[in-house]
Amino acid sequence: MNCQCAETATPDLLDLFDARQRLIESAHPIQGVEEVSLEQAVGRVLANTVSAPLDMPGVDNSAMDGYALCLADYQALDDGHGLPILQRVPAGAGVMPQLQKGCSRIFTGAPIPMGADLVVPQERVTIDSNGHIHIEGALTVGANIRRQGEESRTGERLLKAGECLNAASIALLASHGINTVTVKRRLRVALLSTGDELIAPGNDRSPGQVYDSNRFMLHVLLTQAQCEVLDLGIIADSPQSLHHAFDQAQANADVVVCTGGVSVGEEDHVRAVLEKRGGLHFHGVAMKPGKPFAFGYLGDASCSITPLIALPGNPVASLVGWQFLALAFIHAMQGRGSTLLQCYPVIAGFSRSRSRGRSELLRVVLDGAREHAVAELAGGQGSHMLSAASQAQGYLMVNADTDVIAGSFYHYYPLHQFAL
Ligand SMILES: Nc1nc2c(c(=O)[nH]1)N[C@H]1C(S)=C(S)[C@@H](COP(=O)(O)OP(=O)(O)OC[C@H]3O[C@@H](n4cnc5c(N)ncnc54)[C@H](O)[C@@H]3O)O[C@H]1N2
Ligand code: MOO
Repeated sequence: MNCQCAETATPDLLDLFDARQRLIESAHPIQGVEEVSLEQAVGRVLANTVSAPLDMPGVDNSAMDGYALCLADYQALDDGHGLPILQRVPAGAGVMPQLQKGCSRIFTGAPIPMGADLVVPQERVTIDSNGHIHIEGALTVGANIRRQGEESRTGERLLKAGECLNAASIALLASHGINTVTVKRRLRVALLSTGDELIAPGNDRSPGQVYDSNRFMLHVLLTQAQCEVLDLGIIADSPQSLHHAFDQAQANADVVVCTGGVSVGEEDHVRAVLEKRGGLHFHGVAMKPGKPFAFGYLGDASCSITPLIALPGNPVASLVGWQFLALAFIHAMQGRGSTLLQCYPVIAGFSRSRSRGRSELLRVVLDGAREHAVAELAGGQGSHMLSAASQAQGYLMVNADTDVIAGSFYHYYPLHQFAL
């Protein structure tokens, strides 16, 4: 099920799916490509369509360990007589000569000898004292033969430009003898946290200070998304510090991702600096958590711009903003084809009162032991509470101004889709 709709009730906030669509439509896919070995290709985006250089399978071959024979030869035997075993064909053998009133001992993957039109698995065969085979059960022409080209013919499309390579698609390329592939170059993303209260983990903390968790989280998420991360560290809550960081980001990165300082307080400078150095596409999305999400650009729109995604400071708001919004933009920049979110209905195992004006993304775990999967809260739902996020298997989306009623169905978004 693909879910691309949500009802919202706060007019000054953008609907989550509209925001997502605007991000995707604003992205200019990068042009650069590079050749990588298959070992390095996982998660990378295919730059060109790949056509099959070979038929697959390359020859008719056996799907079973057993005996290859011609049905007519077997049917022509007198009662009580078996077929002699004339050949032995292991996988990797060349195509064997014509069978003449006999059968071949054959193994899975081995080429079918000329004249044979079926393979019978060895479990259905007995061998008499003359070394002849006798078969139990009915026989059908073509049984247990994998035909040349039945999966794909030479020249057919194997993989489309824009596909993200996974283990199976890499194996598919390898199965055709291909060992390198042309992929989009990695996006360079400048990453920064803002906030005077932030300190790096590993240091002693004074009262009121907060360890910078978001930058670690986003570093992981960007790396998972195959981006090259330019980590600009913790930036103080001042326009000057932000200007300096954005200078570096503009000079060295394709995209900027920052976290914190994007809400409405006078210590929140990201939006003002962004508007001064470039422009704002939108600020504020009707989602909980993640409301103060902002999207804009640094630079002059008439020449070269660097897109900027400003995620909220609250850690779970930052995570959700990345997964539902920022990642779609990064994928579009990488030239990835598919952008639909996957969800399916599950039953809520709990009740909860409505969130005003914003769709809520509750961090849940699924209890799959019952007949229908039931979602339970993974823990506290505050946007500062990473514990539940760390245990969650997915999000239950609850439309704005809608109570959660135990036993009713809601859209469930599995988390694994955000790591693909
Ligand atoms: N008057 C209003 N106040 C707030 C609103 C609002 O609409 N009106 N929105 C609230 C919502 S919703 C969110 S979400 C937060 C987001 O605010 P900012 O993006 O400006 O984030 P900060 O104020 O810098 O920090 C918020 C919170 O998160 C902690 N934080 C920040 N960065 C990090 C980090 N890198 N690692 C860990 N924790 C971080 C920070 O210490 C604060 O506790 O605004 C609400 N306020
Ligand atoms: O969106 Mo905020 O993320 O609700 O705390």
